[in-house]
Amino acid sequence: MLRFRQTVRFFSSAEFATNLASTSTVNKSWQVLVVHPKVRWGSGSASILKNADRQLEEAVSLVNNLSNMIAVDSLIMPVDYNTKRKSIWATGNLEKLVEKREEARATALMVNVDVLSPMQQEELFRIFEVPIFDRYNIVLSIFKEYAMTEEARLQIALAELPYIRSRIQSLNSKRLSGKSEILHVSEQYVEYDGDLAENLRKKEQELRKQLRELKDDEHISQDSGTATVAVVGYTNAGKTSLVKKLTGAANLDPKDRLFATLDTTRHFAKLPSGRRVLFADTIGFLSDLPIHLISAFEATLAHVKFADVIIHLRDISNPDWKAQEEDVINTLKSIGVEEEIMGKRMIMVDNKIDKCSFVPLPSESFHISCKTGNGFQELILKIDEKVIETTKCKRIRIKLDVRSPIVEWLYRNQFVITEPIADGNILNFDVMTENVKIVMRHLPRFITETEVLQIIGEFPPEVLSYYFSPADISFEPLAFASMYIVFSSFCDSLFEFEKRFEGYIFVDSKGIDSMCNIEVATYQSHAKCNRDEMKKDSKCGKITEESYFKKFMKKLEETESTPIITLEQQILRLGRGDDAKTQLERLDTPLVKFIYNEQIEKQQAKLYRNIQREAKRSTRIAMDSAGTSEENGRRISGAAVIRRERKAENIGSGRGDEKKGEPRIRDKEKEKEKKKEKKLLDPVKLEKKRERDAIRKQKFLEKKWMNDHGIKPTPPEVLKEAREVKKKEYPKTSRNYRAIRETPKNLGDHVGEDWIKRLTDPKSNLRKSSES
Ligand SMILES: Nc1nc2c(ncn2[C@@H]2O[C@H](COP(=O)(O)OP(=O)(O)OP(=O)(O)O)[C@@H](O)[C@H]2O)c(=O)[nH]1
Ligand SMILES: [Mg+2]
Repeated sequence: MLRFRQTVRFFSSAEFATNLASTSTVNKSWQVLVVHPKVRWGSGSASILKNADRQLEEAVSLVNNLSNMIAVDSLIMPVDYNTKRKSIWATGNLEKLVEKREEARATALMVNVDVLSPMQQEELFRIFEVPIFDRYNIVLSIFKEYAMTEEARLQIALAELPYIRSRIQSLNSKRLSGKSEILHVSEQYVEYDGDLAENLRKKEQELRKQLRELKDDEHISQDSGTATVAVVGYTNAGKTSLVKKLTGAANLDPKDRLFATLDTTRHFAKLPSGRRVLFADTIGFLSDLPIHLISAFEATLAHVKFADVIIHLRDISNPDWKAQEEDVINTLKSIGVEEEIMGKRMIMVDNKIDKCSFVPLPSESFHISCKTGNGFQELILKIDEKVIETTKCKRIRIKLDVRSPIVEWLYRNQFVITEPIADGNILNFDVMTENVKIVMRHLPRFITETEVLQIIGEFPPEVLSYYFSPADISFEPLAFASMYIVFSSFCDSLFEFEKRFEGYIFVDSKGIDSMCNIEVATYQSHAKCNRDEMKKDSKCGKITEESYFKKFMKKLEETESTPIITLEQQILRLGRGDDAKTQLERLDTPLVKFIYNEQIEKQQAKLYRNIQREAKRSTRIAMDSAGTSEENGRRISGAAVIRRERKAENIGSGRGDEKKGEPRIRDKEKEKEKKKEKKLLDPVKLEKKRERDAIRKQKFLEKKWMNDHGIKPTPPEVLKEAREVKKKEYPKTSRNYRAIRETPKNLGDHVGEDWIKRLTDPKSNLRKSSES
């Protein structure tokens, strides 16, 4: 015990650094001791469905998956309550583990927990003197080693970012600076000089953008009408084997390895109904992994989220299959697949029944073996049935004219399931389809829905819904209205409808005519709900319940005794040729005035809050900058520093320093601020400010108007010249200046009564200057 304690406590910093130099995880081979910390009791203990031996086995196969790692030994080491402790185990168990490591000559340790904290990594490194790995490190390394496509590589880079982000603080700490290998953070991030957090944010943005671009390309090549079936499950359950067996894809290569598939691949297959579907083979799930590691595979998992059918494959030969099922369901939930969707679209399939020593009980799930092919017939029929159920597709026979554009569309979207039988100019097709949306294009721009409906008359019974889209006039001269009609199938009435209105000339109320053409809509998806039943705006017709309105009504009732404007006054006003301002004023209703005043009050309160916040901030900054001072190793408070500075400047921080009658600088500042606040709160000043803004706006609009009408403003040179001429005519002598500015030719014309008032006012400047 004593020997061990010494090892732990006196591991010198020099030795520490030497060991670190050899911890680089890149291009090195490791002999790994795998330890599974089995939580014995408490809330952190493992699910009863999970067996510690098999969890250890899984960890060993994860390690052995990597080309530069080999598990030299493995053991289960119990721990109480949870694995959150700094050194995970207590001293006794740690001592046993150190001995085991030395015995096995292991050069690395893998602790079978989801992710170790930087503090745990540092502490365990100090104790074991070898690099410490967790599940996250191992799985990420597997991803990096086996990713084949660009998409997978981008997703892996994205998955790594949250891990680095959670270690920024530790990387910046003095204790760990230069020892980044302990944290398994690559050099490029450690050596980064600037703001690492900002850099990571930009990197994430960049990666997401690249992924989006890749996804867009993929969408272009995707067939819009094809149903997809995604195969999900725990890693190594046999997903790739199942897809290979169902589709016969030669390029799929099932391997007895965890995370053999990292890139989603999709493969076509024809179901017994004739419908062609895409089977997507996906990345496997694993227990005890940080969720960001899997959720970064967003693009891959999108195939699962939007699949029409999900096959959940379980390896029934694995004794832990129940726990694995739980992990898969939890992961699906965390990536956004709702329980309801799982209930409707999921088929449970148990694989590897050939390996089972027991006969699986009959249940809702399908029992298959990808090796022997057992149970495939039933499974295929079930998939077919489920696809038809979720996509609401039907097999129908339709007749089409050879020249109809729909023929090409049906082929392009792979709706045709049998070759057509020709009957003269008519082709008989068997198609798999759901509802068909057609569009009546090129309707005249001013035509209304009622007018179109009047012309069409009664819809055939196969029409499920319709939607009118009025013309967007901004597209002139190509502004056309259109009408979308959803038929339940490619029925005779659809073709009759097409025959009747293809080339029909519609005329709107303004006499504009346009020839309509009928097409199958490019996007076949349509609103599942009836537009009339759609949720109305909750605010509609509720003005009387609004608190604003109630407040206003109350105020209005209070002032009702004094009518705001009588009818006679109104008539009088109307008769008078008022100027624009008065006319505008007349537009004010009591409600408008009320709202206007409320707004002014709100603005003033906001301004007041801003000023207060600003004042507080500036004092805090001053205090902070002063607060860093130290004197003889003793910290001095910010306030103390300010007091001292004042004293030094002889401003007078204490009462004794103040000069009599002279206010302190702080008081002056306060007064200044108060004045500023008052100014901003003064409604008269606010009004003036608004006027100034209005004048500025007016000038701007005038300028814009001149620009729009091609009128050029007077060039600055001409203005300058005019100013020069004026200067010459009226040189700026004191006499002239006064004469121009203050002596009107006709007294009343220029300044009116004001002038007389100012002349007679004893305080007036004018009088003073004339006296002088
Ligand atoms: N005995 C037996 N082995 C099977 C069966 N299905 C698949 N396997 C084997 O199980 C191993 C894993 O198969 P994969 O199809 O690669 O499994 P996966 O789910 O795609 O695995 P990951 O892509 O790694 O998640 C392979 O060695 C297969 O040969 C089966 O029904 N019986
Ligand atoms: Mg696979």
